[in-house]
Amino acid sequence: MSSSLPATSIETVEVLLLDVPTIRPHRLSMTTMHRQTLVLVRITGNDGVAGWGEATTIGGLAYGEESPESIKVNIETYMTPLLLGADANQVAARMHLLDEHVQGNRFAKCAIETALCDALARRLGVPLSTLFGGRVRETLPIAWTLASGDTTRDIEEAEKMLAQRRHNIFKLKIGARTVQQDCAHVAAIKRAIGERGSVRVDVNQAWTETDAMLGMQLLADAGVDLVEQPIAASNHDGLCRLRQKNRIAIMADESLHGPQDAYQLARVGAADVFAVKINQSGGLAGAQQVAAIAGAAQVDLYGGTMLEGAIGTMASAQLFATFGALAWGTELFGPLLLTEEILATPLRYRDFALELPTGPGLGIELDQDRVNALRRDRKTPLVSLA
Ligand SMILES: O=C(O)C[C@H]1C=CC(=O)O1
Ligand SMILES: [Mn+2]
Repeated sequence: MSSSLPATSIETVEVLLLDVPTIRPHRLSMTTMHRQTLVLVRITGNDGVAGWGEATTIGGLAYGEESPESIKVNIETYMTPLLLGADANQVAARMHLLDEHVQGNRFAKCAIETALCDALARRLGVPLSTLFGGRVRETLPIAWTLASGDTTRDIEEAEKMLAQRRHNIFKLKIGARTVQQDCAHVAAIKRAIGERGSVRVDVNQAWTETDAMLGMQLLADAGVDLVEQPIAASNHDGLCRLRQKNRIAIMADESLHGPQDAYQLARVGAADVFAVKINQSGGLAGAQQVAAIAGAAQVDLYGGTMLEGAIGTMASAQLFATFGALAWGTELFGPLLLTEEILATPLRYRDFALELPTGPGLGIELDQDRVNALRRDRKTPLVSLA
C-alpha cells in the first residue's frame, strides 16, 4: 500500500507523560486510581507529517509489567535508535526490526505501531481503519465501568448514564471484598437496573477457584451476564473448569496477551469471550490476529481498554470497527473517566455508542496547549483548564 508513497524517513520520536485526574476514584481489585498517566508517542517524518500513538497502562506497575516511566525510557533508549532515519511508511518492517531487537514491551510497541499507522493513513488520506481492511460499522457500543466502591453511588451513576443514553452496559469492578459482600453489591445494582441494561463483573484475578465457583453461582442467580478474569491469568485449566460448571459467560482479559495466548486459550476452550486490547496484544496487527483466532475458534469478541485517553481509545476504535462480529460490544470509555479534554473536538459518545470520525488517520486532533499543560515535564504549575 505504501509503495506509491515516496520514502519518508523518521526524524523524531517523542514520548510524553500526561498526568490527568480521574472524575472519581476508580477501584480495581489491585489498586485504586485517582489519576491516569497517559503515555503518548509522536513520530514525525521528514515530510513534517506526525502520527500519534498511546501506551497507557493502569496503576503504575499494579496491573502490568510495563510502567509509564519504563515505557518512556525503553522507547527513548532502545527503540528510537532503531527507528530514526528508517522509512516511516514501511510499518511492518519497522515493527519486525523492533521485535528482533526488543523482547516484550507490548505497550511501547503498540504506541509506536499506532503512531506509524496514523501518519501513514494521513499521508494516504484515509482513516486508519482502512489500513486494516476497512470498517464493518461506524459506531461501537460502549460499556461503562461502575467502580466507585459504593453501591448507592454506583446505582446513581448507572441511572445517570441510562438517562443520558450514554451507556446501558455496566461492568462492575469487584474482588477487593469478600465474595459474599461483592456479590451482594452486584445483585443490588442489577436489581436497580433490571432489564434496562447488561450487568457484568470484572474480578481482575482476585478470586481463588473455590471463590469463583461460589461467586459465579451467586452472580448467575443475580442475573449477571458475564464474568471477566475471575482467577489468576495463568490458570487456564481453572478457567476451563469454571466454564464447564457454570452458565455465565467467562471472558479472558489478563490471560490474553496477544496471539499466542489467544491460541492457547482457544485450544483448550478456556473462555467464551476474549477482551481484545491493542496494548496487551502488542499493537494493532497483534490485536487483529487475536480477533482472527477468536473468529476461527468461535470465541466471542469484546473490545477492551487499558483506560487510555483519546489516542489509544480511537486507535482501538479504528481497529474494532473492522471486526465482523463484536458480540459483547466494547468498553472504550477511557476519555470519559478523565477530568481534562486533550482534543480540539471531543469524541462523540451518544445513543450508547461511540461514533467513529471519517477524517484521515486516527481522525482526531490534539489541543496542543492542553497537552502541554498536562505534561509531567511542564515548566509551569498546572492551572485549571476549565
Ligand atoms: O478491564 C480491565 O481489567 C481494565 C480496565 C478496563 C475498564 C476498567 O474499568 O478497567
Ligand atoms: Mn479486565
